[in-house]
Amino acid sequence: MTILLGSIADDYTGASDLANTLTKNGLRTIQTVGIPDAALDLPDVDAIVIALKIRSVPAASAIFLASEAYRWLYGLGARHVLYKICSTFDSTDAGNIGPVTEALGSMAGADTVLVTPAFPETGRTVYFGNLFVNGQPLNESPLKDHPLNPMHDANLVRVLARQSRGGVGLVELPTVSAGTAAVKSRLYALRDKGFSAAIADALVERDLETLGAVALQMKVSTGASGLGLGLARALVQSGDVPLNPTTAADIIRPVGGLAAIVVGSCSSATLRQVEIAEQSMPVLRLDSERLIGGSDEISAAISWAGERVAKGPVLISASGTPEAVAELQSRYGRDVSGHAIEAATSHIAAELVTRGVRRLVIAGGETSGAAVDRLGIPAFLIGPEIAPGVPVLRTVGNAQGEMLLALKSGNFGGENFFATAMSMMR
Ligand SMILES: Nc1ncnc2c1ncn2[C@@H]1O[C@H](COP(=O)(O)OP(=O)(O)OP(=O)(O)O)[C@@H](O)[C@H]1O
Ligand SMILES: O=C(O)[C@@H](O)C(=O)CO
Repeated sequence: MTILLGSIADDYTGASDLANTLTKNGLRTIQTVGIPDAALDLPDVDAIVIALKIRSVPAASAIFLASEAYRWLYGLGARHVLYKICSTFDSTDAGNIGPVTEALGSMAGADTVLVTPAFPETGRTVYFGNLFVNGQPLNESPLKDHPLNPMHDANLVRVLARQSRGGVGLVELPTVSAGTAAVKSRLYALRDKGFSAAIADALVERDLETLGAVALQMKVSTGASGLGLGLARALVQSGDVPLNPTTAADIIRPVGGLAAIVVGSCSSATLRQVEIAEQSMPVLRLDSERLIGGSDEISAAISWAGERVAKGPVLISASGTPEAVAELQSRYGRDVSGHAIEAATSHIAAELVTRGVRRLVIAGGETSGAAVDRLGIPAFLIGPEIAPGVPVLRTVGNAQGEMLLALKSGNFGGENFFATAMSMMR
């Protein structure tokens, strides 16, 4: 198999977000969980998005796993590799966006790597290097309270510089608006100064088309789905992409079975979606302290679901308000509480599947990564979009037989997301 575009996504919801954007923009795309086993039968595709769980791991592990994925994609002939990061630049001063970008840049022999998390469709814009989330500066948005990567600085040139060895430059909006030649000469000027990366501004899709066209002439780039859109459109424009015969309807053929939703995201969007779901389905709010304390809360959740799930979808949520999360973390530490809750939610998801759930929505990137790993799903085909950035996924090659999943990024989806998802997954 030869592919046109490869991507390494730093979490699983982000991978399905990007795979959705590439599919919508004309590329036949598959999402794999890690580098797939040679025995896995993959369909012919234009793009492969490798989902990794490297957003919140030590930088050295992130570099190692991303480098392996890069080599594999390069071996398949990928013309370009996009390192997919979060549109809200989720990371800490220890990484991992800077270290992985620099590692991939040097493996590819790239000059200055173009970096932009802009994704206007979901309200993420970058102006003079500052990231706005639905019009609010990043550090004033709900991301300031993220349980794992609280974001306290909207200036991405500064944020990325704190994570990088080389200098970080800026390709500001007037240069992007001036077109591809202007962006290229700015990048060459930054390269001559020895900068390893440059944050690029983008407010609208036209800006991302310009950035995508420039990125495609280079070996690697770093960005969110917006840059994916630009790369996909540039590839389609190049005339090298064959027509896509698969329809979204093929991918959401009903699978039957029972349906459930497991929530570990604590974002303000998800908290509201859980509240609204209470009007249309049974909702269980887990006690996070008891989840960390032992397995009783898990067993209780499984029997609660067992009594209800035959009648319709059920929702089980671990998430808490920013105050409750801060309180729990002050007692157990950020990583210990996060990992213990991910282990619990993935255990619950796996038990539900053992009991016949075949349609599963998971909310939260780390939460999704833990659950998909536990279920042993090797790959996904990409179906229609439930909300911007969240497609219906059909599993490929998993032991439980075909399932439909949706992996919802914490901040994505409207208030009615969970009921809408269930209505599309039959
Ligand atoms: N009540 C809680 N208290 C503390 N931590 C929690 C609680 N509930 C969930 N968590 C943890 O918060 C983290 C949420 O991260 P996750 O990536 O799943 O969601 P998200 O960041 O909103 O989603 P995304 O990465 O897709 O934007 C997980 O580690 C989860 O285990
Ligand atoms: O880019 C985004 O915001 C999402 O795809 C994501 O990565 C959330 O985890």
